Amino acid sequence: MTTPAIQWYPGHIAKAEKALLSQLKLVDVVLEVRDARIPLSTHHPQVPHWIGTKARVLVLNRMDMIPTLMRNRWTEWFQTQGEEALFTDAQHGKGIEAIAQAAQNAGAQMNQRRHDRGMLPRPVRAVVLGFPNVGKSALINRLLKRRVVESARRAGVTRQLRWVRISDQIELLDAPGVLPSKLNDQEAAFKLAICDDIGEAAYDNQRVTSTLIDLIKGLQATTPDAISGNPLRSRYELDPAEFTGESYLHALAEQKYQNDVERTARQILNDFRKGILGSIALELPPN
Ligand SMILES: Nc1nc2c(ncn2[C@@H]2O[C@H](COP(=O)(O)OP(=O)(O)OP(=O)(O)O)[C@@H](O)[C@H]2O)c(=O)[nH]1
Repeated sequence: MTTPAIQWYPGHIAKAEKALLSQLKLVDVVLEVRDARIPLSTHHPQVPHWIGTKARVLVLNRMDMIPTLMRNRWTEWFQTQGEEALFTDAQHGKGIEAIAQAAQNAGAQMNQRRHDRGMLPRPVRAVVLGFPNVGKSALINRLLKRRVVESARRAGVTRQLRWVRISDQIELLDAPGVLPSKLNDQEAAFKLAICDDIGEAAYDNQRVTSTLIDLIKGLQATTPDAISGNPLRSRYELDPAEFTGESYLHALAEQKYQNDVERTARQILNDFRKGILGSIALELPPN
């Protein structure tokens, strides 16, 4: 039997789920953050169940990392699913006002229900939720308009719980809810690893990078709108057309990185994650 390419540390998932459920108990509204490069892989199938009847605002963060055309395609696709996807760039503070407004609208509905039951209004309580490293802390900081939450390059950084006021009408838990891994989906796991949204997992950089190269090649062949030009050729002066992901990695290592395949794999992954390969929508809306 071959070992899976991506494995999580035992105990971590149960712990993450428990912490998440205790946070969800406290709130009226959930701001669910996904990575705009991989909106399906950063969806957890249990989220609707965990959220139950609470209001939800769907946020696709890192909008700066995909082409504008793809943003429009995702917006349309989510509409066909009866959902409104709000795009943000939490790093540069774009799209934030619409998120606060959506949370506030959810709060207005909650207070209408309270009013109908003869209760006094109160601020809506919200939490930001998502996979590691999708930009939850950056979004919280933008909503607060100041820097109270550590926003780190490293995946899986955790903090303690505190309520903070965004406005008279909204209170936010300053610690985001972190989604546990979805164990049975290796294809999504590869994409999460490529995007560094995977938290405390062990994975094989070379297989992950080979998958990234294959995905980029696939997009170039079928959906050029999802990608800017030929990013691998532009960056490394080696065209991937004649290679598989794996053989490209080896050929590039030989040409440029003293045959160090691991270093080559890390270099490509880092370049992708920093946006040096340009904007790339790794996932497309289903037909
Ligand atoms: N380009 C870009 N970078 C972003 C965006 N949002 C966050 N980042 C960067 O992504 C990295 C991770 O962001 P965080 O806000 O720490 O992510 P998180 O989801 O809180 O991460 P964990 O604490 O690991 O769960 C940081 O370096 C941010 O500056 C965005 O919209 N665009």
